[in-house]
Amino acid sequence: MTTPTVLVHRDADLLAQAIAARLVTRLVDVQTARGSASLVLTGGGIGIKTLAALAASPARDAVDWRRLDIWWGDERFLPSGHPDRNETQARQALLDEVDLDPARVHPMPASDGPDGDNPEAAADRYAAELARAARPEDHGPVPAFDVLLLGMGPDAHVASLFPEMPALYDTRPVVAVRGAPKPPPTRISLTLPAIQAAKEVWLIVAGAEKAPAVRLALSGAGAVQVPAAGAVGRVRTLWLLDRAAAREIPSGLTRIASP
Ligand SMILES: O=C1O[C@H](COP(=O)(O)O)[C@@H](O)[C@H](O)[C@H]1O
Repeated sequence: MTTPTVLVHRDADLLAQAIAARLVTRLVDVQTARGSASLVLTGGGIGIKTLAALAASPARDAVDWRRLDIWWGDERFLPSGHPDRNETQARQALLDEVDLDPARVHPMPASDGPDGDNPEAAADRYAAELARAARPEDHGPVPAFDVLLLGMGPDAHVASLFPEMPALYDTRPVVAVRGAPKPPPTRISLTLPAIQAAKEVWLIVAGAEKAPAVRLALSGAGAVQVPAAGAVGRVRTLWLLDRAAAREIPSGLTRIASP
């Protein structure tokens, strides 16, 4: 388990730009060292804002997009192209703008996909895709993702892991979630063990309504009550916050990156 590092930027716009810059640097470093890199995307407000900031950044061309594997941490189980799908939003914000290798883009299945309206089968299908991509050195059923991005809801949910729900006890890498408190009710999500396989987990959070959940997650709460508390990377766990989201955490824990 890695100890989280907390960095605070002035507001959501600056936060998104700072995360985009950090992503460029990290992905270029990994590609230089190893040839290719992997990135797990999140949905949600700051997640999509970050992708838009990356699309608008002149530095984005430093990344070799064709040597990047793109995965998702969760998906709203809706038909392909639905505007509420995290995939649709990510494509509009960034993915349609850069020269990706389509074989390296791994969206979670849609409700009109090969398994039809069966989220359990769709989750199993995604788990199988992850297992095929895992290398022996990953020591598990999912790749050791280089960077895994996670937004967080005001209830401290990450991906589609909502407090007290059965998915939090599941040891499979991918699960179907039914009855989510945030619409749509049916979703697919990586579980905590899959998230914890990532080398770096970056929690990206903006907005005052999330401040209490940020405080709880950084105060030793349990992952069943506060799922974000269980989101830790193997090598690094970064909390990247705007000032509003950071306002309830003890000052000794944070570093002010942009005052
Ligand atoms: O529904 C979801 O919500 C969370 C958080 O979203 P936000 O808009 O409150 O930032 C997001 O991380 C997740 O991917 C998404 O499916």
